[in-house]
Amino acid sequence: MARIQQIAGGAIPAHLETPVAAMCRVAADLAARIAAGGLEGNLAENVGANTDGDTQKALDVIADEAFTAALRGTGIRWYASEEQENAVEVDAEGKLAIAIDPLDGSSNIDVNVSIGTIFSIQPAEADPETTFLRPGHHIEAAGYFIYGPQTALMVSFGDGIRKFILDREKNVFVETPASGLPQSCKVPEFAINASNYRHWPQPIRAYIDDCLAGTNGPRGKNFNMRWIASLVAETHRIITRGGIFLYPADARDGYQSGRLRLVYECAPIAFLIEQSGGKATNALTSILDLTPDSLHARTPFVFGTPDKVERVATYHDLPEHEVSALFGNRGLFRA
Ligand SMILES: O=P(O)(O)OC[C@H]1O[C@](O)(COP(=O)(O)O)[C@@H](O)[C@@H]1O
Ligand SMILES: [Mg+2]
Ligand SMILES: [Mg+2]
Repeated sequence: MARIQQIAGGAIPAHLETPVAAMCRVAADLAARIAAGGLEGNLAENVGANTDGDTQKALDVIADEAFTAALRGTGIRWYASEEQENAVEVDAEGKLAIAIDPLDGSSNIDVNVSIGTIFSIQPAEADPETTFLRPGHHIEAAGYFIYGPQTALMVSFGDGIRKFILDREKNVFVETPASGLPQSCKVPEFAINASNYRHWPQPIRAYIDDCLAGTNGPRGKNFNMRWIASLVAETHRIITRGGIFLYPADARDGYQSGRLRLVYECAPIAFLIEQSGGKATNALTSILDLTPDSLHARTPFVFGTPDKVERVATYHDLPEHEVSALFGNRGLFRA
C-alpha cells in the first residue's frame, strides 16, 4: 500500500491526512496500471458517455470507482466527480467534500502521454449545492497527481505548494522541495489549442497574433508554443518553468464558456497556481471568485505567470479598432 513520506518539518493538516493518503494509494495503483499499458486490457476503450455527453474511456470509469471506494470512511461526505451527474454522499458523518476529475487528459491514454487526476477538498455543508456551488475561497487543499514518466503529487494546503514523487519500488510518495512558478523565462511559452483560432473572440486572437509575431511584433520577443491536451501536464510544465495556458470561450456549439469545468478542473488548478505564485482567471476575473451555477459548469480558463495573465485581460479593454488591427498597428502594446 502506498505511503507518504514528508520532508522533516512539513505537515499535512491532520484532518486532511487520511483522505490524502487514500488518494495516494489509488494514484499509485492507477500509475501501475497505466504503466502496464494495454497489457491488462484496453484502458482507452470507449465504454459510454458521462451525463454531459463526453465519451468515457475505461480508465475514466476505473479511476472514478477507485477514488469513490477509497474515500469511504476517510472523513469525506460529498464526492463530486466529472464522471457522475450528481455529487455522491460517501459518508454521512464526513466533514469534508471533494471535487475530482478522476482522469484528466483522457484523449492521451492510448498514446502514452502524461495524464492525471485533479482534486480539491473543502468543508462539507448540509447539501452538495451549498458545498460546491460557491466561489473557490473555501478550498482547503487542491492539487493533482500526474501519471507520466514520473508519477508525482503536486498539492497545496493553503501555504505554498508541496511536491511528492512516487518511488515505485518502495511504493512511497516521497516529498521533495517544490519551488514556485518562475516569474520570467528566456523564451516564454504559451499553450493553446490553435486549431480553434477562427472560433476565438477577437481579444484572444490579438493576444496570440502578437505572440506569433515575435520580434517583428509589439512584444518584441519570440515565443514558443506547446499543447499537450492534458491540463495536468500543461500545469506541471507551467509550474516548473513558467508560461501561460489559455482555453478561451469560443464560437463552436457548446464552447460558449470554453471547455474546462469550473468545480473540479479550473478551481483546483487555480488554487494551486495561486499558491505557487501564479495567477488564474477566466480572462478577466479570478477563477476563485467565480460562483458555479451547476456542478459541471464550464469556464474560459487562463493561468500562468501573473504578468502574462494580466496582459490577456488588457486586450479585452482595447477599443475594437485596436484589437482587430494588425499587430503592427496595436500601438498601445509597443514594447
Ligand atoms: O482536445 P482539446 O479541445 O484540445 O482539449 C484538451 C483539454 O481537454 C481535457 O482533456 C479535458 O479533460 P478530460 O480528459 O478530463 O475530459 C484537458 O485535460 C485538456 O486541457
Ligand atoms: Mg479534465
Ligand atoms: Mg476527466
